[in-house]
Amino acid sequence: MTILIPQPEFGIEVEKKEVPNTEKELILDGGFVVPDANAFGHNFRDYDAESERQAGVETFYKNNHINQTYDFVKRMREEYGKLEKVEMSIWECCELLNDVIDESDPDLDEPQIEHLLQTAEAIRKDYPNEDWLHLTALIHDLGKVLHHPKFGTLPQWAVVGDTFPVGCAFDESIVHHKYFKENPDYNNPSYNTKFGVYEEGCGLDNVLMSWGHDDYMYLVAKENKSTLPSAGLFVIRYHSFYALHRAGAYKYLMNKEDEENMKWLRIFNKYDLYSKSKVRIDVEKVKPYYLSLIQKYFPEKLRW
Ligand SMILES: O[C@H]1[C@H](O)[C@@H](O)[C@H](O)[C@@H](O)[C@H]1O
Ligand SMILES: [Fe+2]
Ligand SMILES: [Fe+2]
Repeated sequence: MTILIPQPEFGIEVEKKEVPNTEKELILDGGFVVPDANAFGHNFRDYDAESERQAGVETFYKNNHINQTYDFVKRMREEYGKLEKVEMSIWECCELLNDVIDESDPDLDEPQIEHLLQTAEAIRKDYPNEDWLHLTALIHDLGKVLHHPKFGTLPQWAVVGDTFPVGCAFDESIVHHKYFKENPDYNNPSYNTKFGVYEEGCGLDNVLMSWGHDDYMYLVAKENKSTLPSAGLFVIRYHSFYALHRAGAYKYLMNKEDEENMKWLRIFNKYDLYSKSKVRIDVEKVKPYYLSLIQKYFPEKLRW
């Protein structure tokens, strides 16, 4: 059963619009008003703006781009795909994330649980009937637990930040692209052409993405038999793939199903990015609602 509770106000202005129905819900603007600056007074995702976070974020991407190779990703997927590190519920994982601050993010320096709830609550206001999307928002970044000591404290460059395909050329639109020059795959002729090891239209499911919280959380959800719809799993898996959903790079790797799912990813992404703020959510107030969704789409305990 889904429990409905009133939503607290939390600072995001919402114009009064009709509840989206099946046709209208794919309209990108569900009523959410995009703020014109982030919490530090800069544009969102401005990786060059002089800010207290700039240098740290750039160092992060340097490490990320040098180390994310095809072989590295394969090894990590195999190792972490076994899901034998921890057993816990979705909510327990949300709480673990309280300790994690994301070094790759120029727009946020709050604990992750704030970001999860800010995203989910913002999307719930505009898409009240898509409960699967509320839950998708709540869990989309849970894979960041890979950075927690319980998971061996994987370095941030192997956990957070934008993702991109490995096994083919790194697109210029990827943030701080210049650091790929030091990645061994950059000069490997098997991996540095437009298609690399892939074929046109092969579908993203057949593409190896740089290793991090997205693909990991997708594996956790899938292997634990979540009943989230395929669009929800897609959003989780590719939400950091900005080169694709922002810049339109790598489109030629997509198939029909990917294109369908992309519509939801574009909607989701706006809330993921622009709900980041200093306004806190009252966790205890919204917890019963999210617990009821977790119960609907996930088993009690999951293997991680
Ligand atoms: O810095 C952020 C952060 O790590 C997010 O979780 C990720 O989804 C974004 O792609 C990235 O830019
Ligand atoms: Fe993320
Ligand atoms: Fe996020």
